[in-house]
Amino acid sequence: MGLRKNAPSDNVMVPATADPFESPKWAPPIWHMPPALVLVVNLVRALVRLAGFLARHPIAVVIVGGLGGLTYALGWRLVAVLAAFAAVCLGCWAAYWWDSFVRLVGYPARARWRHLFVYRRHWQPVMVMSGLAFYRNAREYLPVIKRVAVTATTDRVLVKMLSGQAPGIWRDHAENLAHGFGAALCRIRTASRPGYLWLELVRRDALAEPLPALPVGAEDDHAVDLSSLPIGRREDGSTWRLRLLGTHVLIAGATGAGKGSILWGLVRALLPAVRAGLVQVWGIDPKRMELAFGRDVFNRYSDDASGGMVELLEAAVTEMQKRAARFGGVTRTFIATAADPFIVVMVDELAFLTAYCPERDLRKRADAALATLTSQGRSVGICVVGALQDPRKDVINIRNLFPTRIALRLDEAEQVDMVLGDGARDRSALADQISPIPEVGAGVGYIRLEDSPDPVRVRAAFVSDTDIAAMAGYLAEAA
Ligand SMILES: Nc1ncnc2c1ncn2[C@@H]1O[C@H](COP(=O)(O)OP(=O)(O)OP(=O)(O)O)[C@@H](O)[C@H]1O
Repeated sequence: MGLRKNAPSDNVMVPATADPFESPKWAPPIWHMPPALVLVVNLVRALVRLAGFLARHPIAVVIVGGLGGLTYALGWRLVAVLAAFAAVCLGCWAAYWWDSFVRLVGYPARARWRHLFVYRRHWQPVMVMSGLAFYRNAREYLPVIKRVAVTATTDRVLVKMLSGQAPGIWRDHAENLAHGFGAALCRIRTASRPGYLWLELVRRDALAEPLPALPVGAEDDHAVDLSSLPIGRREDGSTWRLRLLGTHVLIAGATGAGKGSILWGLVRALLPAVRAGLVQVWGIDPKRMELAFGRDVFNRYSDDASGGMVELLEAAVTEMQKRAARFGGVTRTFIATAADPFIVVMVDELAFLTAYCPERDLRKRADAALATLTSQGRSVGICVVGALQDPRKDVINIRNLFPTRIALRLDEAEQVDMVLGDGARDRSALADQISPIPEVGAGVGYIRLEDSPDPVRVRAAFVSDTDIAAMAGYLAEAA
């Protein structure tokens, strides 16, 4: 067939089968190109691709070009000496400033490597098999990898979705993506720009091993920062810090989930300030098991079910009202002093006071005191930290008065959203799937940070009985 025999839109009949009853098939005409023209077109294409590649990788081009130019100008021996010198410099950097070396050289190099040899290499088949690619008119449309960043345990891949896609459809295929890219887990995180998302691919669980208790006062004795108390580790390897100033904390977890390690972790982080008289910790332990062991650490303590615990809560309310009367109209920002220390009211099992306590009158008083403290205590330096086994509404109805909530291992999937807020479980807060084996799952949980709707996985450091005894000794030294 000649080159101009058909117009591009013309279809020609294709004799497909020998069946005389089958309807004729129509297909575009086949154009036979002169081989020279095919060669020229392919050559131009290759040159355009090469120019694009060079423009996209300026650093590699400068390094390879520079080395080539130097070898040509100075001879290979001198260039080998220069390369060896550069290698020694990098070695010294790694030996003396390992953290900055890893951050500035190790992670970027690893990110580049994984971008090329894991994500770009497997991208097309994984997208197609997980149903995230799109076909139209025999053309394949794929989402685009924009950036890859790595940490010690996690890869983050910034993706430009296909037009019209939303993160929800990616969440439905998160398991396919994890298997496709050889990760233990894949989470979908929202990006700051519409049309983009982050894939968070966890290669290795940074929280698989229990963490020993953090050292007391490691961060300068006199500078306990009440808005950032170190109590464990986040999944990305950074320190998990919890704010107490200006908030109240609810810790929900089934029995044996490790609520105690968060309560004691907070006391431990506060210890230097307690010793300096700037913070007081009041303990309430209805079960007489958790806080009772280290009762000497608390400035005030009660486990008296016949009214003592409620009286302690009411004492906190009275203190709160006195402070409100003094501070009102004078200051809006609380600063802890020896005269007005920051008070942390720690309750091991909130539901005992609000639901399980057999005496109705005590239950009502406890409910009222907790509601008053959680709704008005923040601005006058009173903070309630409460642990809870069962977060259902009928057990505790003041859940929403706790701005900071932590979900440790929970019994049922529905409880996750009750603790962390609507949609948390859909955003990968799988607190109901945390292992009940203490070495693997105790102290592991999910939190929501102030700056992101996506829950973060964390593990509290384990404060052992010996650590608690040492904490009591630390305070006794000062007395
Ligand atoms: N952060 C942790 N890391 C490792 N193991 C832990 C951690 N916290 C607790 N454990 C282990 O898990 C066990 C149960 O912990 P803990 O008693 O604190 O749970 P809990 O949530 O307070 O349970 P309960 O509601 O029954 O009092 C502990 O005996 C300890 O061995």
